[in-house]
Amino acid sequence: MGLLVDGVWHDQWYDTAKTGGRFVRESSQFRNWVTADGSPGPSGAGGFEAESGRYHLYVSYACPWAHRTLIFRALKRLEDIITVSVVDPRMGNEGWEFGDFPGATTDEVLGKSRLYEVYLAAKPGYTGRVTVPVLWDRKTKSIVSNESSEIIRMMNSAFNALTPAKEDYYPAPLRAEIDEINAFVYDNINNGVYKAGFATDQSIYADAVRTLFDALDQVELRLSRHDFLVGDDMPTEADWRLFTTLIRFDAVYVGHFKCNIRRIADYRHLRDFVQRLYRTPGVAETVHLDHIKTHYYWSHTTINPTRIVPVGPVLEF
Ligand SMILES: N[C@@H](CCC(=O)N[C@@H](CS)C(=O)NCC(=O)O)C(=O)O
Repeated sequence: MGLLVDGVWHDQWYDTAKTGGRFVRESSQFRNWVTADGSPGPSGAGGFEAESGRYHLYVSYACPWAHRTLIFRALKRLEDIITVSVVDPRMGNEGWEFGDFPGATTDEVLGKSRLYEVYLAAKPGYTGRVTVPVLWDRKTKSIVSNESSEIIRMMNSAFNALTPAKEDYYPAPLRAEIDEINAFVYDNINNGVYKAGFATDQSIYADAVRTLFDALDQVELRLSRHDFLVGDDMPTEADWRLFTTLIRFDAVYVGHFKCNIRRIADYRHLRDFVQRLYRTPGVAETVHLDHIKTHYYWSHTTINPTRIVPVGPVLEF
């Protein structure tokens, strides 16, 4: 784990000392948008027109943020339109690398061996964290975006002329409600597990876990009345954003991040919700528990210095 400073790699764990033991997530820096006609999106520059074979996703199967983009690629049937490289789940001194873990791939686009070299290919003096997902543009040889919440919005609508899957996971009439629940789920659940797991102070950890489980209780109540977070007909973006954290929860967050007040399996409605989404065509193939468990338990040596990856738990989705 580390980061780039003025284009030079530094091997360094998250510095929670400067924030009193608290984990604070950095903002993503590449914020352009692919659009149907190449016009600029809500941020960044224009020129990124939706085209088949032009864009490439760099992901880790372990990462909940990257997982969102893989799910949208499957739901929107973009498998033949956007290509993918998968990093090795074992993140060592040089950050994400391409390696030989089963299911990982090489970098078929640039032939790099480390993800930070992809960032440097886009911006030689880059300073910041080197995160997945990354949406790469073959034409301009640059990074369009490294912000998953925006990449899934592009996938939802920009490629509609090229794909048979026209479903809209961010429909205009539901946007305000989706945005509201996204903010709650992001702060308390998606990022909430990291706030608990990466805390280096007992009371900050304990507060983070209580906040996380309060939020899970609230979502459980909501799902006791409705099949999905927003509306009843079909999942929206909000559901998929919650799903990628819940599917990892019992396998890694309960043990490794000490989010152990309850398991998702103990919540009747959250458990059924995960199962419902997991069984959506194309989604199970995006879930790789071997990458998920290996990544967290092997890579975070400040939390698990032996790098032993647990054998269980037995999970049923
Ligand atoms: N805001 C980013 C966050 C992505 C992120 O934090 N990814 C993690 C993996 S789960 C990562 O690559 N971390 C590497 C690091 O922080 O050095 C997004 O949602 O796209």
